[in-house]
Amino acid sequence: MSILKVDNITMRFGGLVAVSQFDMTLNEGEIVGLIGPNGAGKTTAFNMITGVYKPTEGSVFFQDDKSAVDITKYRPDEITKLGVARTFQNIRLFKELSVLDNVLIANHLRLKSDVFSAMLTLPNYRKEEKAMYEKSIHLLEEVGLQDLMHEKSTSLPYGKQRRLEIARALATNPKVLLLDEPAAGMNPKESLELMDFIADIRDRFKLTIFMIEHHMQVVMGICERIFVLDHGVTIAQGTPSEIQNNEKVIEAYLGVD
Ligand SMILES: Nc1ncnc2c1ncn2[C@@H]1O[C@H](COP(=O)(O)OP(=O)(O)OP(=O)(O)O)[C@@H](O)[C@H]1O
Repeated sequence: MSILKVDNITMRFGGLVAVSQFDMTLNEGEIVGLIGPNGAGKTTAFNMITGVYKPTEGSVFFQDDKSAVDITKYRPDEITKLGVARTFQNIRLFKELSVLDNVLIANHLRLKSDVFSAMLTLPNYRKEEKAMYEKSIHLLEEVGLQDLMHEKSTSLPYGKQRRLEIARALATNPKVLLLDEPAAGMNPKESLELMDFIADIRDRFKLTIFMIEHHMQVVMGICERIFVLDHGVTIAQGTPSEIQNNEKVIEAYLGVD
């Protein structure tokens, strides 16, 4: 069953067409990759799906439990609440906060109590806070960061900061997780560990994953389908082996280096 439908979205910045008629359906449980040279429009596509940019044309639909919801005009926080979470190309952690506090903050998005209950620390709020605290610790256990929960987030090695960023996205209970270059800046060993980690959380959290990645070993090793953008245009889509053997892709991307 499809969970996210991207219907011919286009993004223009003045005269520049950053993404042209990007069309894609994500099926539940898939890991799908988005690749392409620098400036191809990958992050812009993510930004349109997550509400950071409103597409100039086209629509995005999220399949809720009951029906397809048109999220094209939703705000980023509304889209996250519905079940689409993301990470960013440059790690965006709260640098001064501990590992645990970084996850706790993300959890707040899910709190049902309002600001007044929080200020007055009413029983319901306290109950939710406690549940949130326990859930955050559980999440850190799930991603193998429990021993580091009281460390400052930026004191973690790079690979673990990425993991924390993903844990933070998981705290919002997503159904779809968008990862923007999760292997960026990682050494080969960290990249391989990341691949196993992503496949593992997909299974354990029943996620559908859409990821931008330049690291070919990661993309080809983990994605079931891949889309290739070049100058905003989808020049290919298919399985990893189809993409690796596609002449347009080789010319536009894999051949360049
Ligand atoms: N807010 C903006 N205003 C104007 N132009 C933009 C804006 N955001 C992106 N662009 C342009 O749109 C094009 C696509 O950029 P985008 O960041 O989506 O590419 P990308 O494939 O993610 O690149 P990279 O791999 O380098 O991250 C680029 O030419 C970029 O300069």
